[in-house]
Amino acid sequence: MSLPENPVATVGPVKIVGTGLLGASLGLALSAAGIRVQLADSSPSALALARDLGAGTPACPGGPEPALVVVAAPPDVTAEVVREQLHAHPEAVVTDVASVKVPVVAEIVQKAGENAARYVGSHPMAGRERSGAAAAHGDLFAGRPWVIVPLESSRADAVLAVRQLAADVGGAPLTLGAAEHDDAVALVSHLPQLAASLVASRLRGAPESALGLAGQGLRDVTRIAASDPQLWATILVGNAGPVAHALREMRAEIDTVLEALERAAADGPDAPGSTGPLAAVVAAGNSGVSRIPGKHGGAPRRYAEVTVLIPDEPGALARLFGDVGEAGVNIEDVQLEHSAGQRVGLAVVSVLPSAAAPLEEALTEKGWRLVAR
Ligand SMILES: NC(=O)c1ccc[n+]([C@@H]2O[C@H](COP(=O)([O-])OP(=O)(O)OC[C@H]3O[C@@H](n4cnc5c(N)ncnc54)[C@H](O)[C@@H]3O)[C@@H](O)[C@H]2O)c1
Ligand SMILES: O=C(O)C(=O)C[C@]1(C(=O)O)C=C[C@@H](O)C=C1
Repeated sequence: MSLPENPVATVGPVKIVGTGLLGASLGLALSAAGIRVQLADSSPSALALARDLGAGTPACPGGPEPALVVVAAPPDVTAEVVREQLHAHPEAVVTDVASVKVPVVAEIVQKAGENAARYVGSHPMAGRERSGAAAAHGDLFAGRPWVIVPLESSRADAVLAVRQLAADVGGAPLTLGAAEHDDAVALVSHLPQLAASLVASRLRGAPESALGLAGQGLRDVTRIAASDPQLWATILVGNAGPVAHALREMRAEIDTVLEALERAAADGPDAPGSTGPLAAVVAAGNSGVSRIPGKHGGAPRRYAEVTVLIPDEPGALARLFGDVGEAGVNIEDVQLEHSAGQRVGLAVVSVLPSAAAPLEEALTEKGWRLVAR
């Protein structure tokens, strides 16, 4: 007897309510694993797009009952939709993927009655700065932590079903309490979003000449500033207390930096008490960043990046893609970077880590200039 290549434990059909970035990505991942996926969304066009992209088929009344329902709607409506789904599917386990857990869990405990035993909260720490099914990826969850937040009353089989779901789409399940989760994401997700938005907001009135100098540092710090304002406002008000706490601590550090800069601006760069605090804040950042898993020697990244200098001329990208194809390497993702007015750009080609070295060799042989980063 031959076993399937990637056996999955999740029992379908799985119904996904909310078919935007998260819902459609999950639908793509589950469909690829051979699990039947039913889709629902309050927006008919969002539903149609997810269906057309291959995330599943629209749920229809009288169809097979789902074994598991995943609510992937915005946080402010999540608890209500979870309760509706618990009621509509009395045998199903129901979970959600909202970025905040305390308000969702509190409403379900308060209002779902006995049905709450079939509910388990969750939150995949995977996402993008773009919303909607058009930005969805079947491998969005691969290698990412997926937080499982059981209620005290959650049934053991319900918790197991949600853990299996996370693992079957490549996530790494871990269990946290709702408050512990919300404190953690205030620091590692919600504060970074605000910091990126605040830095990018400073650029609104910047002269073109300044923006033309933008380098990779600015791009690194501001990628998530392109995120959906409405979704993020909902996330931030849902986790207001912990985010305010994290932001207040950051404000204290900003005040220290300001005092040092004002001293230097008034009395010159050698003014006593100006250099020390500035070096201290950069050093504190060094020790913080070194603790992020996956950075500077932590866990390996999902893809390796090969960065190639490309002339700004017709056909250059097509030639590069052709040469990558000839080297027998699949492009997992690609990003283009170029500065205004420059005659060259950078193509950052993401490939499986094992393919990076052979690709670099093949491209060098073909005359491409590679950039070490
Ligand atoms: N974007 C991220 O990076 C990310 C990461 C992890 C978790 N999350 C969480 O996942 C959830 C979905 O986020 P997203 O980024 O996919 O948003 P999205 O805007 O891409 O998709 C949300 C979808 O929910 C639908 N929807 C809204 N109200 C609904 C309702 N009452 N019933 C059914 N469908 C409804 C919308 O029409 C939309 O298609 C949110 O709770 C968010 O906090 C987001
Ligand atoms: O990588 C991104 O674009 C994200 O913002 C993903 C991210 C995060 O902060 O890590 C954002 C919000 C979610 O709740 C989970 C994941």
